[in-house]
Amino acid sequence: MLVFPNAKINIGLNIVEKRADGFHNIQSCFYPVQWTDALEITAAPVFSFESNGISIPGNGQDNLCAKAYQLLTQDFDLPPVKLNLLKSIPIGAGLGGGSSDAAFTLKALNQHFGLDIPVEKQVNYARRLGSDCAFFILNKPAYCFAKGDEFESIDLSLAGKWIVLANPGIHISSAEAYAGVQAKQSALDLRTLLSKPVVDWKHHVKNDFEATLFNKYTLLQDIKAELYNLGAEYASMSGSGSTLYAIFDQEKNLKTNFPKFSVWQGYMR
Ligand SMILES: C[C@](O)(CO)[C@H](O)COP(=O)(O)OP(=O)(O)OC[C@H]1O[C@@H](n2ccc(N)nc2=O)[C@H](O)[C@@H]1O
Ligand SMILES: Nc1ncnc2c1ncn2[C@@H]1O[C@H](COP(=O)(O)OP(=O)(O)OP(=O)(O)O)[C@@H](O)[C@H]1O
Repeated sequence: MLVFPNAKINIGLNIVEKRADGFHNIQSCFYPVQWTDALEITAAPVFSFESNGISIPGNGQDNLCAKAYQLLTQDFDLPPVKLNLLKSIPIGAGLGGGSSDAAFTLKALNQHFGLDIPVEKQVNYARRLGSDCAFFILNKPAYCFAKGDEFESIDLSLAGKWIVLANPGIHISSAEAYAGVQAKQSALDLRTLLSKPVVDWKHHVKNDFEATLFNKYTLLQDIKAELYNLGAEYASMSGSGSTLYAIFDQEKNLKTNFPKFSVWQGYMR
């Protein structure tokens, strides 16, 4: 079985409260984008995990795909499989690539072995693998809250808009990013702000990580300014960075504008 775990962007991200468990309560809109990895699952005599493409820090056993398989073996008598991941979503990039790999592994194993795990239970397994993982089970635009692992549907479609994602290769882990922020309640409701036209988002739809991370990595601020110079309707950092994205009302090829970065561009769905 071959699946294509996709990235997400965060449209708006409020870090509203530090929790007793050390995590943060957030409010954000998660939106799928079609920058994808590829994951192949095949029957094998013993379990193995292999990855190609972008090199992933840590060993194979620590990989979120392997962890997703191991998690299901606690409750199901799963035959061994070979997981073969082709990694192309940048890592430590605010795009949730590792989380998506984990969620797609759960979904693919469920389907491949006919486990019939109800969606809500799949979401619960995903939550145990990481805060961002739960979203990728349904993989539809959602307003996310709590640790980013609770969600409700949102009436937002960017279908037909053009999006450009620019990653400058700075690896920022979620832990590093959260360590630098001071949580605060937000005055405005993100769902209300996102009900307005995209061109109106610029002044109100904010990512709370930007202030500290733009200070620490000034290049990120420069990329955002450049995306607006190039005509973006809205530009922002995604999640904990370091990817910046820009939404345009029509196709715009920016690959040559950022020759040293990893760039993905395409129509939104
Ligand atoms: C920045 C976002 O990508 C926005 O979508 C996510 O909140 C990050 O989610 P993630 O990478 O899946 O995070 P996890 O793997 O669950 O946690 C990694 C670390 O990030 C911090 N963390 C994560 C999520 C959250 N709501 N509060 C946190 O403080 C914690 O220090 C945690 O130890
Ligand atoms: N399949 C995977 N893909 C990427 N990273 C993985 C994977 N499995 C485990 N990891 C570990 O997770 C770390 C990256 O997690 P991190 O949450 O910082 O980034 P991310 O998954 O790219 O997305 P985001 O920055 O949005 O959280 C890597 O350094 C690696 O050690």
